[in-house]
Amino acid sequence: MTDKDRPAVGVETVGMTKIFGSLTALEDASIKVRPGTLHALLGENGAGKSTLVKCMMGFYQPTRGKLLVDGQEVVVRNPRDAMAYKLGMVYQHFTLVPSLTAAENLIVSRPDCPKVIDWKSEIGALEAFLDRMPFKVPLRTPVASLSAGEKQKLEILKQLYLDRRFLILDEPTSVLTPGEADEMLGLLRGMVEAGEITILMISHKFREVTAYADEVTVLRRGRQVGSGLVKDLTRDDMARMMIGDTKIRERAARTTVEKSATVLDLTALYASDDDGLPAIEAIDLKVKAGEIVGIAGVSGNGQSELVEVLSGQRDLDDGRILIHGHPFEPSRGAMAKLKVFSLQEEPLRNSAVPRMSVAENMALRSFDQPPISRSGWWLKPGPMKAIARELIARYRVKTPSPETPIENLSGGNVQRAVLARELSGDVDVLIVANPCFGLDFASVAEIRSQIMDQRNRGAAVLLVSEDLDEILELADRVAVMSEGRISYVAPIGETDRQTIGHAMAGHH
Ligand SMILES: Nc1ncnc2c1ncn2[C@@H]1O[C@H](COP(=O)(O)OP(=O)(O)OP(=O)(O)O)[C@@H](O)[C@H]1O
Repeated sequence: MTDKDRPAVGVETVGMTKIFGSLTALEDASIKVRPGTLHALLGENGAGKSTLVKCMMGFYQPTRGKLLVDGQEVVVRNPRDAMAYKLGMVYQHFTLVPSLTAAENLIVSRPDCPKVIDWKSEIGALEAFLDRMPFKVPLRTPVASLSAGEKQKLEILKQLYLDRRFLILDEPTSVLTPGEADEMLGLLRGMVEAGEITILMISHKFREVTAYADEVTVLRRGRQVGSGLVKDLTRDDMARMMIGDTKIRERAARTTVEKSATVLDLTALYASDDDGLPAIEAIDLKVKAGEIVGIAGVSGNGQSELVEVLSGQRDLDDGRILIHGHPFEPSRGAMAKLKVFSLQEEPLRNSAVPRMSVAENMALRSFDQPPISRSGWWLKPGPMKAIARELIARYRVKTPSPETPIENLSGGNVQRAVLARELSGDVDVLIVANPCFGLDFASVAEIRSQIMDQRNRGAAVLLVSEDLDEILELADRVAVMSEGRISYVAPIGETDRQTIGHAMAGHH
């Protein structure tokens, strides 16, 4: 095969710069992603990774700089232009239509999709296409019934079906189990080596970068601080490039908490999902003061519904929640009174008001209390901003100012801003779901330490996490959820990864 037969596309930026108002999100980035390579893009939260790839894809117009595709300078005004150059992007969130089957999703995604579809010939062509692909997904199943891993594969297949030959993957393994992640990256690596595609992968996982990427570019505060062959760099080299001289917080040690009382007591909880089907059934669980109970499980086994019930965002069909022995009906007032704090997944959607400022979002729990409230709902901007400034500094939230709309922050910084709000109070009960999703390694260390600090101070913590390592690091006890029920509970010292994995797969 000559290079001409290899359809992988190469992309280069020269002096790419993007300025938002007073903030330079990306400054003079010149990166070269050679055709037929897997290139990793590393950087702390807010370093400018999304800004760079959005400039490549035509979502943003760069303030300065050039884009070259296969060595030719091009102007990409919008994502449609990017597609014409065979550039495609797979996002962290799914973009598929849940009620359509995988086949229907693929066919309707085609820009030349006819108004009247000849399904028979289309499906035939699709099957022929899938035969050439390394991964398979069931074609006739509605996307809503596919697992997270299958959906992720389908997102990538969609790009390949649309003949994109330069794929940008934004943290492609964040919803996958370690086994699925290795399988997917291995298969993609095979296509890269065959010269069929080029991949630019945003990742926070050094292990994946070292195992699968050829080259790496590191951004810090909008600047390109290093590039090179992965084989010439150690993890420490990459970590140092990412964070410069920032100190990483030491892992918080678990202190022994004196024999303590039950704080959160759940008895026979039942709740339904959005379609009225049973989502959680007969959940019994107690969490003591100074204890972290980790809820492990494959996503979609009732964990999010449980968190919603405990945060007052989903009705309980039956059961009883007690806090310090008192019945608890989650509402704003009851949560404030009993010092219950919660952090849900996708904080921009579930725990923040996107168009409101960072300061207003940080005040959301306390806007009706002094010193922020004067009388009634009238907010005092002075104290609100002062509190926000303090939290921004303490939690290292990267934002141009407290007045910036929170939706303009990078994903990891939204997460930090909401965590700052929820962790800064006097906490008795803390309910957190996947708190480190999408965070860079320094922030992961920071957030985990803060959760451990709350436990050491005597909070009862319910930690829902799809990351088993997180549970093994933080939890005192683990409970596995499978099909809406708690199928297994054990003190962390009396169990292991395999046993928990077995229970997650429903074998208990
Ligand atoms: N539309 C926008 N308006 C104003 N500022 C923005 C906008 N988009 C991004 N920024 C700012 O640009 C900087 C870089 O953000 P970017 O999203 O590129 O970071 P990132 O490296 O992708 O981070 P993460 O790992 O958290 O996703 C951040 O300070 C962010 O607040």
